[in-house]
Amino acid sequence: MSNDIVVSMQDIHKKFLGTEIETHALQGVSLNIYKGEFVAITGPSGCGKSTLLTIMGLLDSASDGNYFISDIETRGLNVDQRTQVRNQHIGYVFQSFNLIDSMTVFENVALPLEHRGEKSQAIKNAVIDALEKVGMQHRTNYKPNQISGGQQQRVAIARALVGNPDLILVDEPTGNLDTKNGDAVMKLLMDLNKQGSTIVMVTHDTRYSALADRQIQLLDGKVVGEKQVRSNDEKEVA
Ligand SMILES: Nc1ncnc2c1ncn2[C@@H]1O[C@H](COP(=O)(O)OP(=O)(O)OP(=O)(O)O)[C@@H](O)[C@H]1O
Repeated sequence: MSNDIVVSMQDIHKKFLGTEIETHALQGVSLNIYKGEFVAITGPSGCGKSTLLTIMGLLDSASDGNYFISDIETRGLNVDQRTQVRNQHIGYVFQSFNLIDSMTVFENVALPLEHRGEKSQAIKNAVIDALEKVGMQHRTNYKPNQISGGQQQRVAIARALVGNPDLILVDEPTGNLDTKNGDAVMKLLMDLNKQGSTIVMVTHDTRYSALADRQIQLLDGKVVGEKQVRSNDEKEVA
């Protein structure tokens, strides 16, 4: 597989089994995400966007199909192995921030590196660096409930990028923010992408999906279209 491919999915299916009905949420999704891309997953409510992102993020597994991240075959991995691959290769940003209230900003951002068992000085340097990238270095000792929603999302983004992951997944990052803070978070994601981060984002907001390099359109669990706005080469020139 090419070194430039971060995500490769072939014929991914996901079925949810309820007590009475089965939902076929993903019905044969195949796609590649390339290093350095900013991709938006779009489509109407219920089309499978979040399901696709959770499978990409190894928070859930597909019912069928093949998924490689950074050349690692994820089919057949158990929960612990999936967690390990996620921790090494993926950063995840949630709509509701998902910060731990009892921990400081610093401790929240340090978590992925603590899980990797890195040394404390290396953790400190990486956390400060990540907080500087998102403009939150002046709030290291605050708790999440002492900072605004927009600031919490910045801290969540710092936590996602602190381990220098191959892929950052972002699920409705502006959904709980007002326009001003939403725009600022979007600008931050675009800056991080310009510095090299590969980002896949789910959003309802067409103003934000229009800013991605490529849009992948889902409908009823299938990819029904793609819109390429710019290539990586064009971005390097820009
Ligand atoms: N845990 C689950 N159990 C059962 N059905 C589920 C589960 N998660 C999602 N679904 C179903 O799978 C389909 C796709 O849902 P998904 O949340 O991925 O859509 P979405 O495009 O992200 O929607 P939205 O834009 O409203 O967030 C829907 O029909 C949903 O009801």
